Amino acid sequence: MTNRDNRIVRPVLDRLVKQIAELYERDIITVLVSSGSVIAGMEVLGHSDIKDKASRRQVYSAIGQPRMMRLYYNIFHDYGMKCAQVLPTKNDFDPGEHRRNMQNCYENLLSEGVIPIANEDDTVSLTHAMFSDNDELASLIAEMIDADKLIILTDIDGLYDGHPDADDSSLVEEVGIDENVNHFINDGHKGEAEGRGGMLSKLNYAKQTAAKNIPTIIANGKSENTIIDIIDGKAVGTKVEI
Ligand SMILES: Nc1ncnc2c1ncn2[C@@H]1O[C@H](COP(=O)(O)OP(=O)(O)O)[C@@H](O)[C@H]1O
Ligand SMILES: N[C@@H](CCC(=O)OP(=O)(O)O)C(=O)O
Repeated sequence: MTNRDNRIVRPVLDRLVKQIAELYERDIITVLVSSGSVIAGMEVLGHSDIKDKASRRQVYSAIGQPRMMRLYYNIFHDYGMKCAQVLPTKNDFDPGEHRRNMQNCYENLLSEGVIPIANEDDTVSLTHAMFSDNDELASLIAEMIDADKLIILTDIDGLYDGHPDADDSSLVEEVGIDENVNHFINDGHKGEAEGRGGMLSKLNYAKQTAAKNIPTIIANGKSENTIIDIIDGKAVGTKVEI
């Protein structure tokens, strides 16, 4: 949802919500895990003189998160739908009260037909409370709510069996959780956005989630109809399976 110039690409959000709305009509309810707060904050504040990277991230995300939610609120509203914000830190997933509260909140939002939108609580999660990235957050949520499927969207069609730009590399349609294909990935060659994750992280969390019996797919969030195509059983992206 962000481009090479670190800007939020609104048509990507539009397409995402359009598909979530279509699924809702089919009685399939989605939990969305969305990054974007840091970049949305950068767009507003521009350059910051704060030297410390973590402090800068806190400030950008504090500014950008409500902006992301305003965008989502408006787009969901256009489809006659309601969305909500859940901002956890990694500690909230430890067994205990916070986890139970969060689980309860998800159940109640879903039973009300409201689409939860999660992002890391970047303003408070520094060091140990930080997720390695939003792929880890999505994996933890999928497990906590016992999701039927996890779709990890990125800026490429899925995992390639070599450098994505090389003529002789092609899309891997299926990967088993015990298959070691890490050597396919060249994370020095990061995607377009400023994200923390990368393909290796997506693959690792996809495997962890699939190991818990939640079918997981890595696919291109920039294509027109990716989510619907996956739900319709079309061969899209890289399926990670037990
Ligand atoms: N073997 C590979 N297959 C697919 N993508 C790869 C591979 N090796 C490196 N990549 C890079 O990973 C990027 C996807 O991860 P990225 O978008 O950076 O993650 P995040 O959204 O977590 O920041 C792709 O754009 C691609 O450049
Ligand atoms: N929570 C941060 C992004 C965190 C992150 O790691 O994002 P990603 O690389 O997309 O998994 C934000 O909203 O800007």
